[in-house]
Amino acid sequence: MITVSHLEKDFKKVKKGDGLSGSFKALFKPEYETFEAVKDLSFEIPEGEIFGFIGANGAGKSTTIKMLTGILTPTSGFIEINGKNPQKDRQSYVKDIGVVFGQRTQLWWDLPLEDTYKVLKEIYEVPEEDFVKRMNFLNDVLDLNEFIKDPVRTLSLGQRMRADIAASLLHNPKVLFLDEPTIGLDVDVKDRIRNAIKKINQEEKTTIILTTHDLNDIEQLCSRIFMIDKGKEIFDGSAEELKEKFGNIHEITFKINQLEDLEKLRYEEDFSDVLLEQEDKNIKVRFDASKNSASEILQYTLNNVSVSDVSIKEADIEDIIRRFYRKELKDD
Ligand SMILES: Nc1ncnc2c1ncn2[C@@H]1O[C@H](COP(=O)(O)OP(=O)(O)OP(=O)(O)O)[C@@H](O)[C@H]1O
Repeated sequence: MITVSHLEKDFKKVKKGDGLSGSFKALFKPEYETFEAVKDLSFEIPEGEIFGFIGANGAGKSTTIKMLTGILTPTSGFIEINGKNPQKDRQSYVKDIGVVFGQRTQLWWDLPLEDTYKVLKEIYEVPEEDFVKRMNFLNDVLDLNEFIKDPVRTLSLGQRMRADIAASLLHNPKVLFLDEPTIGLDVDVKDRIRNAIKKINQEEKTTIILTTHDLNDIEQLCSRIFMIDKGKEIFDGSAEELKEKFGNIHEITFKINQLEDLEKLRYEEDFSDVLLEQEDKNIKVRFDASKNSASEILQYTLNNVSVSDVSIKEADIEDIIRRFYRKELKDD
């Protein structure tokens, strides 16, 4: 069980002055201001949950994760993970958690992968018998045998991610922090990693805190989504609830015959909350179906322009978050 209560992190930042003289002043006689990166975050994560921790760039995700993993000390607030405090109980706490940062590796570049695991076994003091059992399980879930004898530097990005996840789980931690586990991978490889994450969560009841910008990760993996913006909670619930709260976004794509017709489409005059995107002759119309009727939008478009093709799609979380990231939705 993870309990976070009124967590805050302030950073001191150098105040930037205007123009060149301001920059010089900031360089030689800096004045500081306080920047609140994380503001009053509270949540509880029960054992075995896959907790999707999401937000736009700069929202405060990494800062929060760094506090939860014990790397950063909070300015104020309370964190308890399985009865331990990440900062005060640091030495014993690291044995309870596994951490994977998608962009960095904890593996030794020049060593064959299996040697890295042997080194980690010693670091985490995993008994031989447990190590053998664990490697069998991880091999099974992540198919490590394909490349376990190869030096890490020769692994593909997807293989390296599987290898990194295995490394973080070698000591059988109760909690796994996964930061962008599918970033930069092909669709097939992403699916493979997602299936492995699901299996680890189901078979071992490992609690997983997942940060991702990948909306398929969110939809396929997370039983709960916690979304922050500017350091503050803006949503806590399921993917379905997120859709409910932030609108039922639909999308209709029209292929128009003549580009000049575009100016005849003035959705804002008859409808509310309609967004138009144009790429050549393809016009994408996104709207909140709770405020507008799809058939009326369709009718309006067909009445005004000549169309050669139409496709209708119910929007997914991607559209919702995209809208949110563009600040088109307001927190209520
Ligand atoms: N050491 C630091 N000193 C000053 N400001 C910082 C520091 N670390 C982070 N920040 C600021 O705190 C805010 C939150 O940053 P953070 O890295 O937590 O965001 P994030 O949600 O993880 O973003 P991303 O998705 O881009 O990784 C940003 O405005 C960042 O500039």
